[in-house]
Amino acid sequence: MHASTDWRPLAVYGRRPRLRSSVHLPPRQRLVMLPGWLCHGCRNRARWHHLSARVFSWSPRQISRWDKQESAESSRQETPRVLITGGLGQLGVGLAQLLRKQYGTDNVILSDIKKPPVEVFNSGPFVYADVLDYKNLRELVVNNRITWLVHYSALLSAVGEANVALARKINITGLHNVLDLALENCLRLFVPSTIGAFGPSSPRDPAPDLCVQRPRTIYGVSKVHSELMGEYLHHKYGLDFRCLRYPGIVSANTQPGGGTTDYAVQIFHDALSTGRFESYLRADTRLPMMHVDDCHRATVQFMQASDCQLSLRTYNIAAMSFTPEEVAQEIRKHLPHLKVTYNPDFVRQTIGLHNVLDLALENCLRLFVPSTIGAFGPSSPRDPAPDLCVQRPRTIYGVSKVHSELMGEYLHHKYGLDFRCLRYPGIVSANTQPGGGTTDYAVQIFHDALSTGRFESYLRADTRLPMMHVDDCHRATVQFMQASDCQLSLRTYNIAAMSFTPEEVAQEIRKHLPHLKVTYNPDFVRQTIADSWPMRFDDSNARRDWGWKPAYNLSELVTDMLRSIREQRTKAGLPVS
Ligand SMILES: NC(=O)C1=CN([C@@H]2O[C@H](COP(=O)(O)OP(=O)(O)OC[C@H]3O[C@@H](n4cnc5c(N)ncnc54)[C@H](O)[C@@H]3O)[C@@H](O)[C@H]2O)C=CC1
Ligand SMILES: CC(=O)[C@H](N)C(=O)O
Repeated sequence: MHASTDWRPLAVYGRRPRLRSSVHLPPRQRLVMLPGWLCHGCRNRARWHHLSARVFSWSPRQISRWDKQESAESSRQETPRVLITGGLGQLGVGLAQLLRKQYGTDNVILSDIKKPPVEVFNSGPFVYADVLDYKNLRELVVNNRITWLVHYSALLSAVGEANVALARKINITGLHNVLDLALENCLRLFVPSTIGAFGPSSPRDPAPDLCVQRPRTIYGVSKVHSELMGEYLHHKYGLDFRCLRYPGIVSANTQPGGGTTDYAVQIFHDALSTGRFESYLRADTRLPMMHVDDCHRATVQFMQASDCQLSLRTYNIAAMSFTPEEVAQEIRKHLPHLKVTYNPDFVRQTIGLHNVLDLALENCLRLFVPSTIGAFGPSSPRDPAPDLCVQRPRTIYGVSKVHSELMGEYLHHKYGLDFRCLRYPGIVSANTQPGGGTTDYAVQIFHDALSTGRFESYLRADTRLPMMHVDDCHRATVQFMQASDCQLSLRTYNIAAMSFTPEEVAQEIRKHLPHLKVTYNPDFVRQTIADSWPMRFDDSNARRDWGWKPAYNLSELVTDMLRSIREQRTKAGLPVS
């Protein structure tokens, strides 16, 4: 983790935690905390944005947020008012305790859809809140003047695999609700992510903050979506989104909620009750783990950090990594008679491993979903962008396309869905008008060159982007759909043909129309998007696997575009420059 919040785990595998309870932070951390909450200077950029009431539904009710009055008011407010969703699971109650010790019992509200145990009910405010009920959530936030939202509700990995439809609802629809709420009400929003947000193509030892993330569980797919949506809304609207990727959490006081790492809690209970434990993971399955106190401490410390301390919005946090056999050995130092047997459960054992490739493919619908160069972002390699790399796009278009890729691949691996996806470059076509994208200039320039002889580019002269003739795009799609399953080593491929800048395409057009005049008047939004996209695609996998090869290069594309548009104009009786 390259966190600048100075995170250090206290509980280390094989050693006793130095602090049993992490409630009392060292003085230096307490000092960091207060300015963190007060530091609104870093959020100034957000004042420029006008946010809709329901961002994802684009409600017509436009409200201006992050205005001066709101900012000034929140900066006077020293004590956060916290709402925790899904608070009755393994983690919520302990986090509430820690926050209540720091900010006062009444300032931390636990919520869930379950009935709270009596001791939880008596220990501080508890309310019913279903994250699928947006109106009720909004009422809670407004009526209680909430300023921090900790979004814990989720179906965990093993339970999610057993009920994919419900996991999609709770983990994705529920997330969209809290994102909307956080935007509307200028909340600091914490959404935990997980080691489950990585997949078999991610580096495993260690997994860095930024890398390929193609998880193979609905839980992981929904968590990558949370990371990307939160980061997107942070960059676009200044949402104060914070996310930590938790390892498996080990706690004595609360039961885990159906995850893959739950064995690391159960083993202690079984060791002390029966002296026997049957592990559903293999003896050598090494996973990152953390003591629950460290998890709470990290969360609070991260929530208290000031904006300017954060170089990322999603951080890994780590403490230790162990296997079932290693933790059993450690327990045997105290309980020498512990007997452990191994009976790996296919679902839990395959999560994060390659074995799902062995699943039989069913012969259902062959589904094609195009993706785009927009599925990459500023942290992706740009020249060239490979098929598998970091993908943290800065547009909702890109975030939704990454989500399509991940959902399709997940359903392919889980149920054998014949999902196929190509990442198209900017498509250049003479016959149809583009629909409002960032690469549209590369079509418009031909129309303007032949009508007025002048073109004003909304991208800088040197903005290099991958592009393709529409015929190549159609041919690639058909060829890919016809490829047999055994030709495909991936389900999502880049396809490339050429890469050019506005100036280069203008030069090529001038070989036919020497008087073309091009001016450059970069549009901030589209230029920023283009600058975050790859300059070139690496499509070597598509070429190797199913024989992809483009027919058009830049000079052939220009010749064909000018010929087609000239013909169209002549047919329509329009002048040709
Ligand atoms: N416990 C762990 O090892 C790890 C947990 N996390 C994340 O931390 C968060 C909290 O984890 P846990 O407490 O372990 O989860 P848990 O599964 O124990 O608790 C989740 C809670 O969400 C509630 N819930 C379910 N549907 C709901 C709905 N429609 N509305 C409101 N609440 C609903 C459940 O009643 C449950 O109390 C989750 O987002 C999880 O993904 C991440 C990594 C590790
Ligand atoms: C690591 C997690 O996110 C959770 N404990 C699970 O195993 O699903």
